[in-house]
This record gives sequence, C-alpha cells and structure tokens, in this order.
Amino acid sequence: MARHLITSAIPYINGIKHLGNLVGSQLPADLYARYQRARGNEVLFLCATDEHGTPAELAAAKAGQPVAEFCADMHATQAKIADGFRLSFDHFGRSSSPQNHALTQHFAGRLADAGLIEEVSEKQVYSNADGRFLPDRYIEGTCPNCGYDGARGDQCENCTKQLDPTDLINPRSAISGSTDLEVRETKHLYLRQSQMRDQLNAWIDSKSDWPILTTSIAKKWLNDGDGLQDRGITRDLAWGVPVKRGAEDWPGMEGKVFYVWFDAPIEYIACAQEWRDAGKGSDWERWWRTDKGADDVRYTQFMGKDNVPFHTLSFPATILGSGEDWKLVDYIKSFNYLNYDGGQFSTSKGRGVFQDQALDILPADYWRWWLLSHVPESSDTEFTWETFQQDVNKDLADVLGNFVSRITKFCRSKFGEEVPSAGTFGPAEEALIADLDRRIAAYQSHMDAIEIRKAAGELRAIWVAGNEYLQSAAPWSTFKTDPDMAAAQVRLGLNLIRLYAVLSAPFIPDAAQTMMTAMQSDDWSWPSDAATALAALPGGHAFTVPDVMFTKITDDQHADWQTRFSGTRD
Ligand SMILES: Nc1ncnc2c1ncn2[C@@H]1O[C@H](COP(=O)(O)OP(=O)(O)OP(=O)(O)O)[C@@H](O)[C@H]1O
Ligand SMILES: [Zn+2]
Repeated sequence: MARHLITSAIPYINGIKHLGNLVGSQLPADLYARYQRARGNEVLFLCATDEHGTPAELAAAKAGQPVAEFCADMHATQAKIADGFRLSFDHFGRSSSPQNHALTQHFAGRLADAGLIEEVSEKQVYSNADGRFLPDRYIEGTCPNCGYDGARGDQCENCTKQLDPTDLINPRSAISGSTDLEVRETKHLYLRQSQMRDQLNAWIDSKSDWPILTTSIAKKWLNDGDGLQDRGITRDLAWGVPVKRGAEDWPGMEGKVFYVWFDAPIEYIACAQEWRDAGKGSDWERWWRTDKGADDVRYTQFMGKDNVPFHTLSFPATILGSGEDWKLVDYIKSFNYLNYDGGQFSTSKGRGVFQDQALDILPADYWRWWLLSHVPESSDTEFTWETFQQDVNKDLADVLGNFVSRITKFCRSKFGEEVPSAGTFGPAEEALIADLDRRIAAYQSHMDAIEIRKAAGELRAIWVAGNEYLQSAAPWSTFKTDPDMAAAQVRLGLNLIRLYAVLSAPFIPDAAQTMMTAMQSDDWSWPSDAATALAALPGGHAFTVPDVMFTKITDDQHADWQTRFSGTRD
C-alpha cells in the first residue's frame, strides 16, 4: 500500500472564495485524494486557511470586526463550503493555530542557527496620511517587471514576480489611496535564500517529471536577474506569528511578526499536528519526518501558478535550510487561471461566481464535473454560462443520468426490481468489456499522472460506451424476440451502474453514492478487470430505480444566472 501526503494551497482568509480558487487547488487535490483512497492507498489530505498578513487586516476592518474574530468566522464559513463541495480533507486547519506559531518560530530559530538569517536595516514605505508603515498589500503601484498597474507590494499578480514594496513605481496606499509616502528605516529579518541557490537549482533539476508550468516558473525566478534574492520575512504588523528565535525572544524584533508567506507553507506541517491534536490520527511525524517513517511517503502539492515561486523556492529553502529531516515535496501540480466571462475572477473586487452562490443554485457535482473537466491545465480557460449549461446537460444528464434511468426503469417494467439471471453474454457484450478494460487502464494512468482533463475525457468516454452499447443492444427490442438475451443485456447494464459509481466517485461523489445506493451495494472496490467488476451484482440481487440524477439546466436559468452574476459582489 502506497502512502500519499496531499496538500492543497491554503485559501486566503480575506473572504468567501470563487470558483477559480476551487479549481486551481482544492478541487483537483480532492480528486487525487479520493482516487488514491479508492485505489486502496493510505492518504493524508490536508488543507487550512491562510490567515495572516495585510489583506486579512484590511478585510476585517472592512467587516468592522477584530481580525482574530473575523478569521475565526471566515474559517468556519470556508469549512462549511468545503463540506458542501465534498472536499474530503482529513483536516482543515488554520495557519493561526498555536501549532503553527510554535513551528514557524522553530524554523526561524533553526535557520538563524544555520547562518541563513540576516538582520537588515531596511527602507520601508511609510504613509503620512495613514500614520503607519505600508507592508505588502497595503501598498499598490505599477510592476517594475511587466508594467501592470495593480501590482501589490509583495507580488505582481500579472507576471507572478515577487516584489518588495519599495520596488513599485508610482506607489499608493491601499488603505487611503494616498501618494504622500516616504521611505523610513526599520530593522527586519531576511532569509538568505541566495545562499541556497545551487542546492535549489539541483533539486529542481532532479524533478524531470514536473509539469512544465511548475518548472518554468521556478526556473524563471531562480535565474531572475542576479538569481534568487534574499527576502524579508518579518513585518510591522500586529496580527501574525510573533518573531521569536525558537522559544526565545529575538532582541530588536519586538512587536514584529513573520511575513505571511513564511508561515503559510509551514502550516502544511503544523496542520498534521492539528490533525493529531484533534484526535484524528496518532502519529503525524510518519507523514512529515523522513527520519521518523516518512521516507516512503509520496508528497504532492496542488496550487495555482501564482503560488509556484513560494513552493519551489521559498518553502524548500526553509525546509532545506533547517538542516532537519523534513519531507520535501515530490510533485507540484500547478494550474493556470480560470477566468470568468471575459475577465478575471477576483475576491477583492467581488467579480465572478463565489463558492457559496454556486452551491445555492446547483448541487456540488455539477460544479465538480464542469470545473474538473475544464481545469486550466495547459492554458487559462474561461467559465461561461453557455458552455457550463451545454456540457453539464450533455455529459451528466444526457449521457450518465439517462443511462442509469433507462436501464433501471426498463428492468423494473420487464423483470422487476432485481438483476435478471437469464441469458449469457454474446460478442457485443464481450466487445464492450474489452473496450472498458482498455479505457479503465487509460483512465487509471491519467489519474496516476494527474492529467485531469485526459482523465475526465476518458471517464466521459466510459459513460458514452455504456450508452452506445445500450442504444445498439436495445433490450426493449430484443425482449420481444429473445427475452433471455434482453435479461443478459440488462444485467450488464445494471452492473455498469455500480462500476460507474466506483469510477466516477472521485469526480462526482454524491451522484456515485446515489448510483451505489440504487444498486443496493457497498462494494466500492476498484475494478481489477471489467469482466469481474461486471459480475459483482449477480442475478436475483435487488435494486431500486433512483430519482432523476441530474436535472437539466434550462435556458431561463442560464439567462437568470448570466444576469445575476454579471456585476460585482460587495
Ligand atoms: N482564477 C484562478 N484560477 C485558478 N486558480 C486560482 C485563481 N485565482 C486563484 N487561484 C489559486 O487558488 C488558490 C487559493 O488562492 P488564494 O486564496 O490565495 O487567493 P488569491 O490567489 O489571492 O486569489 P483572489 O485574490 O482572487 O482571491 C491558490 O493556489 C491560487 O493560485
Ligand atoms: Zn508584473
């Protein structure tokens, strides 16, 4: 049994997330976790909310709440929504947890002991109008790299370059919009990432199987200008992990906190401690410490492209620099962006469809199927209501739902609500079985390789194969001349429903459960071969006809949603 540690990029706490956030990290991670569990492997699937930093403070201020309270409420909201989308986290933690505070301070202490932290007197932007320093996202301006005018003080969203607030051209305060800014001196800690350039380079070079998107972004910033630059890892903020050197105070750093991008990835580890402390597991170190049993773990991370530099450079620098035996990531699956109807999704601007709204209008499986089968793997993709309506109606209602409905209803009317026993399979059935063997093998290899669009395409083809078989076998006609043959055809069809439940569960878990329940089975075992899998429900086995699995999206709904979600949300 293989062991899989799987993490999704941790969603930021500034609000309810949109569909882009879902498809760019959590949903594909869930697909993979569900698939690995279905294959009988041991999985620890972790996610958390990313709670520190300036946008959390800005969002709390806007909501009129103290920041700790705002984060606690928003964490609960995001957890409920994750549940609604059936995200099967083993634990959904919080980067503000005591475990993460201690572990972040521990890493900082180790890095300092290794000579990888430098105290620097730094020039920082001070806003006279706001009466405070403006770290990170408190400041906006034009990107010096690509010219994008909405770049933030820590990163340009447009070209993914990591920035310092003083890099911005024409800077302005994100709080007041004021341009009355000046540069003042203050002391901060810098992580000497540049010392680790060769080590990181060699490590990234050793990952020949990584997606091009991942390695190209990593290499781009590794070799940017003079190479990997040292980064400030502390900030003048009140909310965050207080700067300490392990358990000790850090003279000169009073009142400062670690930068959110320093503590956020450490939460992947702390989250396993939270999982253990919540009584959900006993030994977290066998997932994370290669000296304590984690050397056979395969660790896969999922994230959108803007997160790649932090996961290929900064976080590995923290891990490697600590000199301790922490697990490094084995595979980074990264994604391009999902855009919304001619523009970008944006939490801060309230543009697009948000996760709570999506669940209000349709069941999770509709979203899961469309988003996963259109995941922005090789390029950005666009969500439009038109393609959404068209694809969901076709794949889920016309193909899968229709198959289940036709075969169960036909059986009930001619043979009653049990699997008919008569008849034997002929050449058409043997051909379908051979086709399914090939397709299931292809589906597995795409899922193993996390080629999600290809996997979705193969699953769709598996559904279509059943439909086409039913169409040409036409048991309703066969029944008139050869009822035994019709019985064999129906037996195959009913067994296919159970097999569809097993194969489809990683994509559409609720519909899979409906199919399995209708077949009155709980045999979720992954098929070894199609012939055996299609004999699981023997003649005489009782079943029920499920309710309509997928109602079609109507033109009226399409028009209504198109209008309703065209503006921005407060
Ligand atoms: N439009 C998008 N398409 C795909 N993935 C996205 C998109 N926007 C964000 N992501 C990814 O979603 C994950 C969670 O994002 P996070 O909560 O940090 O929001 P973000 O990147 O600040 O985006 P926003 O500001 O729109 O909320 C990250 O891995 C990020 O790369
Ligand atoms: Zn840029």
